Amino acid sequence: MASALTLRSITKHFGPLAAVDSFSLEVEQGSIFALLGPNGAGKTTIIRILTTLLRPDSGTALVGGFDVQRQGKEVRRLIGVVPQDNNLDRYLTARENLVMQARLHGMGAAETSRRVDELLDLVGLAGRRNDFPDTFSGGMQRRLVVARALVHTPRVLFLDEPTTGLDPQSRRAVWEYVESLKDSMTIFLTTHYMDEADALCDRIVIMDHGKALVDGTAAQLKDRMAHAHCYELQFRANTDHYESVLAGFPFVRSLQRTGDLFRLSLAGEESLKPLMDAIGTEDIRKICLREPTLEDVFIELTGREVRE
Ligand SMILES: Nc1ncnc2c1ncn2[C@@H]1O[C@H](COP(=O)(O)OP(=O)(O)OP(=O)(O)O)[C@@H](O)[C@H]1O
Repeated sequence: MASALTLRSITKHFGPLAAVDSFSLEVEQGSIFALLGPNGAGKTTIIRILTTLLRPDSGTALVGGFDVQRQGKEVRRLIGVVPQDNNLDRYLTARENLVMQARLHGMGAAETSRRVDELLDLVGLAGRRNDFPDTFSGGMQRRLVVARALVHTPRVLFLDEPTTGLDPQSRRAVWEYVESLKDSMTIFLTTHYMDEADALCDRIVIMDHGKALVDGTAAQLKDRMAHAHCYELQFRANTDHYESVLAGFPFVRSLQRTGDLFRLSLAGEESLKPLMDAIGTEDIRKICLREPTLEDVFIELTGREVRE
């Protein structure tokens, strides 16, 4: 299948820092692709290069076959961008925000009117069309930004952390909407939510320090961890004490704590006995094996939690 996006050996420095370091990628048309990585990995820099906001130092980037450096105008016609921040015009109503975007893309009055009303309906904001964005919840503002990115019917949609800061219900609404777009366009997203990438994406690349570390479907990435020994562990008491004990073991490869529940992976099966010997059984409420998650893959590869 044809590529919607191509990056060939893209490098971008900020001073001595290589934010993107000889990065190559092909994204197929009509797929949902996720770029994951810890803070500062280089994800936004790649989006800014692909959306013609930033010139790379070297390498080639193509969108729909057009070169982002030499054919910026053609590229901008093909893309819709949902940036990290809700950069809506607060002095324009919801509808006017979309109409403004249509004008910028040179759409005629009749087409604009039809498309804008259709989109407001689709993102569930038709009833609020004449209200100002400042009166909207975070989720509603986000949906309006997504609608604005779609006004000119782009072929590639860039979503930079589309659901950060949203409550679970609004996140679901954005997911459903993104999924419904899948057949008509290519979607390129960055996210800090592993469940989001797992649920939505056909393909995932995890990057750090400007380089790709791994590339595949969610299932393929999780298969990499098939050898890993992942456990859930919960204590009845002294949880803080056990956290420092667990963190001190060289064979505990990753450790995450949510409330009083720990998720950890061990270097091997043989590590379980010394672990149990050291922590005893007195305070243990539960210990069980669990399936590896994308989060485990992420921590294994980057050595870091998704948000630090
Ligand atoms: N305009 C800039 N000037 C200097 N350094 C920059 C600039 N933009 C990005 N950087 C640096 O480049 C690196 C990559 O930044 P980038 O924003 O691409 O990371 P990211 O993966 O999108 O992170 P996050 O998840 O926090 O958004 C970081 O170290 C960042 O501080």
